[in-house]
Amino acid sequence: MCAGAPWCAVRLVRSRKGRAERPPVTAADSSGRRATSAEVAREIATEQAHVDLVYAELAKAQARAGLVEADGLARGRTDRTGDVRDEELTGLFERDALVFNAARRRSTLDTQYEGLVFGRLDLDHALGKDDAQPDREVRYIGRLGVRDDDYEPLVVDWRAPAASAFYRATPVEPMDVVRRRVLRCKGPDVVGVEDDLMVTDPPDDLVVVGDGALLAALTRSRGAQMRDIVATIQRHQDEAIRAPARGITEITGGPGTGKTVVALHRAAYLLYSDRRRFESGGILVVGPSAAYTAYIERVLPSLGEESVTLRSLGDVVDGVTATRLDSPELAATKGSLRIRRLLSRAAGGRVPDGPTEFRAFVAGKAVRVDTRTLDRIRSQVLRNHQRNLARGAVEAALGEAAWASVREGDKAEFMDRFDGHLEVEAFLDRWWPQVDPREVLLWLAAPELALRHGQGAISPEEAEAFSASMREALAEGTWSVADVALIDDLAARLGPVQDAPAEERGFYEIEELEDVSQFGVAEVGGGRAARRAGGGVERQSADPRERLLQGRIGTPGEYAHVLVDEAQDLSPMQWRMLGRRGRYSSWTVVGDAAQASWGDAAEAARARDEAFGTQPRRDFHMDTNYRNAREIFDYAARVVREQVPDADIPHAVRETGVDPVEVTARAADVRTAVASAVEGLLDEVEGSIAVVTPSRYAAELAAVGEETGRVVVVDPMSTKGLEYDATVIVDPDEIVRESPGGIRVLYVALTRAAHRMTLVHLDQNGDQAGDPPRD
Ligand SMILES: Nc1ncnc2c1ncn2[C@@H]1O[C@H](COP(=O)(O)OP(=O)(O)OP(=O)(O)O)[C@@H](O)[C@H]1O
Repeated sequence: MCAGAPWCAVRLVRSRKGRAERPPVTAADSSGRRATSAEVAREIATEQAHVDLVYAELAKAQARAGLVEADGLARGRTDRTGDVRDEELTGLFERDALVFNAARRRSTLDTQYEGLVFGRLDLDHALGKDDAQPDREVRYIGRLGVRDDDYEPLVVDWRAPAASAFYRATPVEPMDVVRRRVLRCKGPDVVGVEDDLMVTDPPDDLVVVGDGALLAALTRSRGAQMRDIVATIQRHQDEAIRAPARGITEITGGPGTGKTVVALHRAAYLLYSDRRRFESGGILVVGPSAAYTAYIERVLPSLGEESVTLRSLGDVVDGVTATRLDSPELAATKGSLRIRRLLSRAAGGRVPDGPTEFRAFVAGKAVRVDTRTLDRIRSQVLRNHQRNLARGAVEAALGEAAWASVREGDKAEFMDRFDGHLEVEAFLDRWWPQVDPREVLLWLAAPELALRHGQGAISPEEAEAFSASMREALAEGTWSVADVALIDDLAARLGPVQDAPAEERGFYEIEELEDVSQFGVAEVGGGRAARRAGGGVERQSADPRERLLQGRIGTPGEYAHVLVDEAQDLSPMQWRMLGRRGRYSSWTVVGDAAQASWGDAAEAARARDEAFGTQPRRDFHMDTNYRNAREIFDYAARVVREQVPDADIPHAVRETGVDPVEVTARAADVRTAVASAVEGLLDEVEGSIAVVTPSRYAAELAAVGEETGRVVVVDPMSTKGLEYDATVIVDPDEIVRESPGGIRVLYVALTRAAHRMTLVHLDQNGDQAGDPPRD
């Protein structure tokens, strides 16, 4: 528990620059007494009456909304950050009434989130003005704006300028706020209120209740999914959320400082502030893993926003989904810019098993174009064209070479016959087929090809590992996450696969096309098969190769805003992949260098800078850890500081009085030791528990706690961005040893628990199970 509410408030209210600010005054320290239970009940009843009114209005708004839904979402645009004009409010409210339809669909979420109306401001516009009469106003804040029949606001959207005082007011700068109140609701029912005072001498009629909403939110148990923080956004977080859309907004800070959740609220804010631009242009949110996207996927819907595209790094390219991870060494090879040379050579190389010379009879003359000439044509054409778009250029160049091999009779007549000649077309289909980028990667399953194309770019050992990984893909029918950026790079080199125009195909051509898979163009057939199958939904093939090539690689969509979380882990190739989607975007980029698992930070930084271009940048630094109990975070900070002295260490605000527990066991007894740690934690916390284990124990521990439905067994890298009520960290030394990220990866694992952490050290040689706790 926080060691005393007033103390807690002092530490929680910090300015962005860490300047001490006078904290809000809570019930206990304003009047020296807590509100009586009768007073609390009265306050709750007052708020309930208002919330009832809002829900009644919403029922009416919904009925109206159905009539004008089609054009409503386009309304409600405002870029302004000052006071909002009435007509702007009207636009916003109309939009909100429509959007409430979506909110209704999510009514089941109400039990998990603070309700629709979550805040109230008691303002006095005469505050600080000498001798002025009080000029009081009550303003309610909610997830959506709602007004009554007289166009009077019943609730202001949390993103509207009129709501900003809810997040920004402090006792030093009260912004006319006397009392800020957070309403705790379950669905439409108000179940509690928590107040902060911005003045030391509030009016007598103002009751002050509770110990502060933030602390209550932080102490709650963690579920399987992230919650929004709309009721308790702190001032320094609000500044990052409402920062202008333009340019690059970087949000940095140590573990648990709210970077992710702030970035997601920023996405919702951007949609609100310029809906036309961001809804039509699109916002892309990219996170490290599928587990991460599943963890955060409800935050934006709970804020009333459904239109954001959420992707994990293995899912950025349309047509490919990857969750498999390569070994860290192989991922490093695939992620480095060095790999581009290999890709470039493969994309520009011969089609394996394609013809190596051209022979035909054209206009009664024997034509022969040899291998060297064909190679020269290929490289010349590829200097100016993408391969899949170069069929015309290559046909013209081949015609010239064919004429050069003949030089007899009339050139114009020869060229005329050459153009569209069946033998020429048949040759081109095999020598210059449409090439799917995935097919090019699979060519590299041949070790000699990977070695040849990789020469001077990667080492022979790297080339062999690369080639082996393609054979693994072919055996399993799955891509790795690192492969996705390579597919995207190849797609940019090759250009989109072109469909042969159906009406021009004759009998022979159809035969040729049925057979093209052997020439590396399975995508053409696959794409068609997929469309025939009914548009969009793919049947999973039993054949691994077909699974790898299923679907169609789309041209990268361009977004108006790209939001990247855990940015410190992106490889240079992944930055390039995102750069293709954000050429004209503004960006929000979230990261913490001390949690990086990517080795070459300088190379990644260069690729990132290239993706951003020359846009202006602004930086927001978060320095308060809201996730970990102080005891847990102190342990983690001690560990990381030993090897990363300049790690960005935030300040944890919540105490539990319970230190992390350390036990040592024989490696042979790992299962018993971990099961016993889990059993203890199941009693201590209400929510989720993660067993974080290095890969060597993963199989043995896989089923620990399975029957409870509250325990997950995960590898350290997969915990990125996630959090649990409690964690069991298995063999921390091995976690450091097995990952090139070393101590930084252990630091990630050590900062996932909100309330409890147990470390199970393993002794490979010892014969004593259950040694006494260390320390
Ligand atoms: N103002 C706030 N009110 C309530 N909870 C908050 C607030 N800010 C952050 N939190 C909570 O703190 C926890 C950590 O937040 P988040 O995951 O966004 O941090 P992070 O900086 O991205 O962490 P990491 O880098 O370790 O992944 C979450 O449970 C989040 O809801």
